[in-house]
Parts: sequence; C-alpha cells; structure tokens
Amino acid sequence: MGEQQAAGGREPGSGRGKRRLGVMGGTFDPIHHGHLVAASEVAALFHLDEVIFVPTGQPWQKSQRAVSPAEDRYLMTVIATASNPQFSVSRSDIDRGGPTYTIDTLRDLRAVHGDADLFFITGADALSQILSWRDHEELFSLAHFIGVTRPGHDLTDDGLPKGGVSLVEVPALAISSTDCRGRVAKGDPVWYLVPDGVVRYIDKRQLYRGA
Ligand SMILES: Nc1ncnc2c1ncn2[C@@H]1O[C@H](COP(=O)(O)OP(=O)(O)OP(=O)(O)O)[C@@H](O)[C@H]1O
Ligand SMILES: O=C(O)c1ccc[n+]([C@@H]2O[C@H](COP(=O)([O-])O)[C@@H](O)[C@H]2O)c1
Repeated sequence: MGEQQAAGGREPGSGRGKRRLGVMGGTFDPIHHGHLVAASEVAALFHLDEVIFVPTGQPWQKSQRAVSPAEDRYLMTVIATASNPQFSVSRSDIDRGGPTYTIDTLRDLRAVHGDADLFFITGADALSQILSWRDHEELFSLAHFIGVTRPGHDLTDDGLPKGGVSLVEVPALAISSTDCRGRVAKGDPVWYLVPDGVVRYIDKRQLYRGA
C-alpha cells in the first residue's frame, strides 16, 4: 500500500498552509465500503483536511441503466459518512441539474472554497476514461487527480498530463455498486459490503428489488 507517485516528487500543495480538500465524486448507487476505504486512505496519505463526497446528479456515462433517485443516493451517502468528522457531502451536482460533468463540480467547489487545494479522488476504471470527460484539458488546472487501485482494473496514468495525477494503492476491496444492487435483487445480504445504516435504508426504501 502507499503512494506510487506524487507530482514533482512531493505532495502537491503541501507546506503552503492552504486547506486541502479531497473530492470524491460518484454515483453512489449505493455507496459501499470500497468508496469509504479509498477516501480514508487518500485522506491520510495526502494529509487532507476534509473529503467532500459529491453524488452525481445525472451520470451521463451511465445512461444505459436506470439510476436510483438522486435524493436516495444523497441520503445513503450522508448516512455512510456521518460518523467521520473528516467526511462531508455536497449537493452541488444534484442541485445543478442536467448531466453531471466534473468540470462543473470543480468550478462550483472552487467558488465556495476559495483558494483551497482540490484533490479529485477517482478509481482506476474512471481514471482510464478521463480523456473522454468534458473539458478534460481544463480539469487538471482545477484539481490534482488521485487514481486509486480497484480490483480488476489496471492503475495507469498513460496519456495523462505529467504532474496532474498521482497513483495510489489502497486496500483492495472487490466491491462494486453493481454487485450490491444485484445481491439485493436476488435477496442476498449486503451486510458489511455497505455500512449498516445503508443496509437499513435500502430495505426501508425497497431499493434495487427489481434490479
Ligand atoms: N472497490 C473500489 N475500490 C476503489 N475505488 C472504487 C471502488 N468502487 C468504486 N470506486 C471508485 O469510486 C468512484 C465512484 O464509483 P461509483 O459510484 O461509480 O461506484 P461503482 O461501484 O463503480 O458503481 P457501479 O458498479 O454502479 O458502476 C469511481 O471513481 C470508482 O472507480
Ligand atoms: O466530467 C465528465 O464528463 C465525467 C464523465 C464520467 C464520470 N465523471 C465523474 O466521475 C465520477 C465517477 O463517476 P461514476 O459514473 O463512475 O460514478 C463522478 O464524479 C462523475 O461525475 C465525470
């Protein structure tokens, strides 16, 4: 485990006294322990003051399937992060409306958080697609990107701007939201794959029964 590479041989933004904010964007349908471990590990390695989880409004690259209502995904994210004082949740992508683009997420956060250093945390699968994201050339001027290992996906920064991305190995948890939804649909347990409160919320709202 540990950081494989940090831009310029040191952690970006360190020693400048600015707030260091992690941004963990995701559809979180549902949020699971893979997301939480990734955020926690990056927060420790990069000395982040806070990690802001940002549930997507409309994830345009997931349009081939029905995504659960944004309010359910938002509330599950709040429940999952509530016990960690370093974690918070933003409604920015949900309240903006329309398809969610990370360029807008980062612009909104920059407007609210002034001159803080932003660190966008993303999994190996998402990192490999980043050149297909809207305005990807500008993304790297707004935040430093941290790609984390994810079982089944190679972690590589091939083709990405030098200095714009750090690669980090986190404890591997072979959990995906797709798998969690499939398990609920089959009546299999999701205890310990997602936080206890999220298990209860899924049950209360009868989510994923027909997934
Ligand atoms: N087990 C995991 N380990 C590390 N990173 C993960 C893991 N699961 C998801 N991520 C990362 O978290 C971010 C948000 O993920 P997302 O909400 O799409 O979850 P997901 O499990 O990939 O969902 P789905 O299975 O529905 O595609 C992405 O950058 C993704 O790569
Ligand atoms: O900006 C884009 O064009 C873009 C395209 C695909 C995904 N993203 C972001 O990547 C993060 C993970 O997305 P997802 O769909 O894997 O949950 C989330 O914050 C998305 O908004 C962003």
